[in-house]
Amino acid sequence: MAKLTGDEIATHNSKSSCWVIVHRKAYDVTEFLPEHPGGPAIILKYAGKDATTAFEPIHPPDTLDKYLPKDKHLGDVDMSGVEKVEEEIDDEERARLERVERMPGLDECFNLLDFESVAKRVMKGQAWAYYSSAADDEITMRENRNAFQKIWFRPRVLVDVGTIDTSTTMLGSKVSIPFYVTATALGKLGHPEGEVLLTKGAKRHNVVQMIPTLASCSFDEIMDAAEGDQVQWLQLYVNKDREITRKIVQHAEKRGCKGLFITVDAPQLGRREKDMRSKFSDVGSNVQNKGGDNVDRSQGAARAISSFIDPSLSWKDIPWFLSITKMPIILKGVQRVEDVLRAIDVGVHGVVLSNHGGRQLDTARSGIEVLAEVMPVLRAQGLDKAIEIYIDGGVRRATDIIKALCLGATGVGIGRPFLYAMSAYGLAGVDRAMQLLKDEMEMNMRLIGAARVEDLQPSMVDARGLISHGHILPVPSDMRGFAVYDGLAGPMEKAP
Ligand SMILES: Cc1cc2c(cc1C)[n+](S(=O)(=O)[O-])c1c(=O)[nH]c(=O)nc-1n2C[C@H](O)[C@H](O)[C@H](O)COP(=O)(O)O
Repeated sequence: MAKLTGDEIATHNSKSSCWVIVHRKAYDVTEFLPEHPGGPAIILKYAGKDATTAFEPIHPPDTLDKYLPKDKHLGDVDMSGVEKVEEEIDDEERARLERVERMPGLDECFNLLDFESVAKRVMKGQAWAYYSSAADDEITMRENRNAFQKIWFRPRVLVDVGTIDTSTTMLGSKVSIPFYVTATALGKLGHPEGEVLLTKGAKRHNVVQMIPTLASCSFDEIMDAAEGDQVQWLQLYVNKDREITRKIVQHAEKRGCKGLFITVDAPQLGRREKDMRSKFSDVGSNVQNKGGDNVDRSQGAARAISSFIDPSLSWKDIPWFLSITKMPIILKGVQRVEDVLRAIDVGVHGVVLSNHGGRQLDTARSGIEVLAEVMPVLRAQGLDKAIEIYIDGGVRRATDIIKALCLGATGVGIGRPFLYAMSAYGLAGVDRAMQLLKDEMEMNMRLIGAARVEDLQPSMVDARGLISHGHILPVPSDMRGFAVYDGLAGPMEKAP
């Protein structure tokens, strides 16, 4: 079959007939326009042209194979006469690299928060907004950090800590340190290579990577980037179409995933206003305009790209999941002891005590606080070894990891810091971030008087502050509420 020419494709450049090129093949997306989660305008911007560089940061490569009917796949394109639109995205990437040049060198980063500070200055606005944002007034995101500072150590002395072993076992896999890279969506927003950089960093440090459903890279790309017996888990948003979910789960098991983490705290994605604001000011994305299509855009793009998630998911579905896979099943986003007990009853293998990094229900409690509630109840019922308990949210120091393990967690998930390290310095950033945590872990275990992970005990921490200090919060200075309630305030100037 003769290849299509650029001139032929260029004539299909409107709502009534819209062809685009992706990876040197042409596609008729005319009928798909009103269904596109990001709105029709972003596609129409590339109607009749090569959309590859705009397509790649947001979509796994197999998206068109999965979601566009085969008769809309028009075949190969002779790229010689095709209009190039690459510069625009490249300009953005070039601008990011120029900003990185002006930042301190990687060896100036001494802790995970340093990466956040650099990332904020180098990432494009839409990426920073998506990664850094949390729900509503972002109180829970701040509490995730504050909570660790309410827990104090009770170190042991005169313990032989000549050799420190930070290794442990998670879901039957031996890992070098009790943290994993948790699932965070849209990795290519921060760095053009996306989640495969996290895969490579995790390999270097024998750390587990949890692969997100909403990754920019395809699932197979991320699995292919793993080496040897590298351990990866799958994070799952359950689709309203259970057949799609079954295929995803069984494919992941066949590819060698060692755990299925079902996200249970996001029947709908939260309202992240920084993301909403930046996402919709973006040139060409008309998601806020009422362009006659049918996807709910009033709550921002994060929610729009996740319209497939099934809000009716409930405890009665768990037996089905246990029947379709042999992978250990963990519920990610559990937030009270009653649900941990129920998880044990239904036969899952673990829970992640998590509030989704504060991105879901604002003023939900931190994972570490819920852990302090859960473990004494499980111990009292002889259930503290019945399942594996993880936490995530606000982990930025090895002392946070140690506090969680002292209270009874098997391990912790870390999200934003590795996104920021990747977005600022690529694979080298991820590598350094993990090494810094490992160094901190070794030192702090030595100082608390624990040579191995199993030596970490509840008696080594005083967690009463989690209860006695409650949720008193320093009111953040950037809270817009100040001006709104102050009758004397002048008209609200436009947000910067
Ligand atoms: C920062 C971030 C977190 C996301 C995340 C995307 C970003 C940018 N996304 S989201 O778009 O839908 O919200 C996911 C996701 O795909 N699936 C999920 O289970 N958790 C998601 N999470 C939550 C994540 O797995 C951890 O619970 C959270 O990041 C832990 O908090 P820290 O970032 O403070 O470590």
